[in-house]
Amino acid sequence: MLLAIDCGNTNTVFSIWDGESFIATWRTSTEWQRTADQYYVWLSTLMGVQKLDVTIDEVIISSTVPRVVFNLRVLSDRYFNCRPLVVGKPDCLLEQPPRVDAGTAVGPDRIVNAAGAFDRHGGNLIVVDFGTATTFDVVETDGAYVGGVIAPGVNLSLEALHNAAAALPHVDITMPQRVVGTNTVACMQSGVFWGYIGLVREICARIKAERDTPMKVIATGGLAPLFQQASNLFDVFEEDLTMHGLTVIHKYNKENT
Ligand SMILES: Nc1ncnc2c1ncn2[C@@H]1O[C@H](COP(=O)(O)OP(=O)(O)O)[C@@H](O)[C@H]1O
Ligand SMILES: CC(C)(COP(=O)(O)O)[C@@H](O)C(=O)NCCC(=O)O
Ligand SMILES: [K+]
Repeated sequence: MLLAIDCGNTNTVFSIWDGESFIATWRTSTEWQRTADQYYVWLSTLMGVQKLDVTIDEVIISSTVPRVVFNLRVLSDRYFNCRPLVVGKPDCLLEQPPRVDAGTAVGPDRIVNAAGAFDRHGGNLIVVDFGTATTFDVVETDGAYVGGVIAPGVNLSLEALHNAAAALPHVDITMPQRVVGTNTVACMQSGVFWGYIGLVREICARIKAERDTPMKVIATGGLAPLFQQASNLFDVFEEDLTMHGLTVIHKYNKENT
């Protein structure tokens, strides 16, 4: 079975794909110091808890943090006896390589999102991923990633306020009932929440105008539904989009190598 690993700057998600569906998904914080042995103890414990008796013999990795890849490679080699496919490395084939400026190392998560979204929806897409950063990935008619937008993530924006201003507390994002806050926390939540609604709407509108063609907007990342409830920003929300993209790229490599 395939183990798909999506490593973001905040969290790393592991999913087991049986060829038809994901039979398990687990999340851990991203720490580059974590060793292969630590990953394996954690994974095998969770597999035991879920009474999953499966053999993993293939691994695919997307990582926005280059340093974690070494230990994930050791994990694959030592415990699953296989060489992992690592998105963005030359030996990982892509059906449509990104069309961007020479020398640009596109985030592997964005390449994977583009592949996953194209497989489900065809071309002319904007994929919005609410991660550590909020990324907008433009997917062409042929499925290629052709550029996009990188904005500070929702939690990063709140953390930046807290870190930079002595009197501003740590705050979690929620949808404020009113725009005008009458206490510090409500003011901060309003700034980030409604500011973000404006950010997403404006960027999507400008991308559509620049490309002069109708585009479907696909959202992923745990915070997307929070914004969708306030304003109809997206056509579709797909929590498993990045994982789906990993299975699409894995399948393409199996069929073409
Ligand atoms: N459902 C959710 N509700 C609230 N916060 C969330 C949810 N999902 C993710 N987050 C937060 O959003 C941020 C980005 O998380 P994540 O999507 O895992 O980022 P990355 O892929 O960059 O590691 C983190 O601070 C995380 O705690
Ligand atoms: C923009 C990102 C930091 C987003 O990462 P994430 O929020 O998923 O952790 C990542 O895709 C990245 O490091 N990109 C490299 C630059 C680029 O994509 O152009
Ligand atoms: K992400």
